[in-house]
Amino acid sequence: MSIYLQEPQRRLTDKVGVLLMNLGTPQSCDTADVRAYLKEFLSDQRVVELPKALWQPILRGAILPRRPKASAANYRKVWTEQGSPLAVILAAQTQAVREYFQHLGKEVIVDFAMTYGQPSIASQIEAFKQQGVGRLLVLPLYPQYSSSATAAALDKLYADLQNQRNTPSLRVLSRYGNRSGYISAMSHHLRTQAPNLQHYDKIMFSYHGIPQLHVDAGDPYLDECLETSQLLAEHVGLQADHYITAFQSRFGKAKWIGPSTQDLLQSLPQQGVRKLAVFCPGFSADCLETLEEIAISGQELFVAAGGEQFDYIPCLNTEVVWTEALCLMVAQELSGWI
Ligand SMILES: C=CC1=C(C)c2cc3[nH]c(cc4nc(cc5[nH]c(cc1n2)c(C)c5CCC(=O)O)C(CCC(=O)O)=C4C)c(C)c3C=C
Ligand SMILES: [Fe+2]
Ligand SMILES: [Fe+2]
Repeated sequence: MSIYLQEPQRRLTDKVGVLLMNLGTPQSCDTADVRAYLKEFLSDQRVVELPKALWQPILRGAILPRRPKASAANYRKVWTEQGSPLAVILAAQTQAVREYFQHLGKEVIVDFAMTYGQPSIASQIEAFKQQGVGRLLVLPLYPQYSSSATAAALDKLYADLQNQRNTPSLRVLSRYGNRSGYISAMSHHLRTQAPNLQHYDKIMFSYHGIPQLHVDAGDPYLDECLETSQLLAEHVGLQADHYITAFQSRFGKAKWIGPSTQDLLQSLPQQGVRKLAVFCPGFSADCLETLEEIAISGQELFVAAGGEQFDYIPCLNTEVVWTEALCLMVAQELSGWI
């Protein structure tokens, strides 16, 4: 019997694999599937940093009986015929990178995985190994590094490899929020989506929030978000008082980093901000958090508070400026391998 996973004897070659990753999403917008997803996601100590003995009774007793129903109703508002936006967009981004290497005539195997749910990292690593991939580049598609999203994805990867006897060479890109290709792609996208940014009273850059405790314990996420905002603002010619960085999706009772997107959407109209554009530079793909929380509920909050014009600018998704920048970034990370 082996301590490590039993596997056939396989030769891993110089063949290169690229694994794009994102958070994961429910299998369907039925409450039971949303519950299974939330249970896996919220049980990860990278996400909720509490001792299991303290957190599991709260999760099982207070959160899982109620939140899945409400979340499922929100998912239904954004679900597409092909499935959850996050999964559909990640699959399309993967296809764009695949085609780029095909056109270059390079043999690079490109696929995607989710930290939570399907397709799992473990199943994709196994698929790469079956094809003889001995050199693997992994990119969690979070522009800014955080323990709760980036390290959570990498934990899953490392845990899977720790279980194996025959492991590929590994490269990881753990952040790209200040790379010029990413900033230029966003800037081009903003100019196309909102040609006259000066028309708005403010431009809001809204990022997913995290607990303040994470930052106090050394998480670089907040700084990296502020840097992305500053670089993007400079690139599109926004003055410091014309844009605002905010943090959304607050969860639970602990203090989260701010200012809070939801609070601002309710207070800005009273401060004379009637025309607002919102963009989310921390999300590589539109998902529940952008399509429902910002574009639908966020707009409702802003208008109810007296706002007149609310323009949600979609994420980069499969915009050619972004997929090209992504391909170049991947190619750069594969330097010496291809
Ligand atoms: C419990 C605390 C949470 C932390 C910390 C957190 C960090 C974090 N999340 C993302 C990206 C995404 N989160 C998404 C959904 C989502 N996030 C939380 C909670 C925390 N996230 C919950 C409970 C949910 C589920 C939806 C809900 O019930 O409200 C998503 C969207 C998934 C989808 O299916 O569309 C993304 C993407 C980052 C980048 C991050 C840390 C920086
Ligand atoms: Fe989240
Ligand atoms: Fe949310």
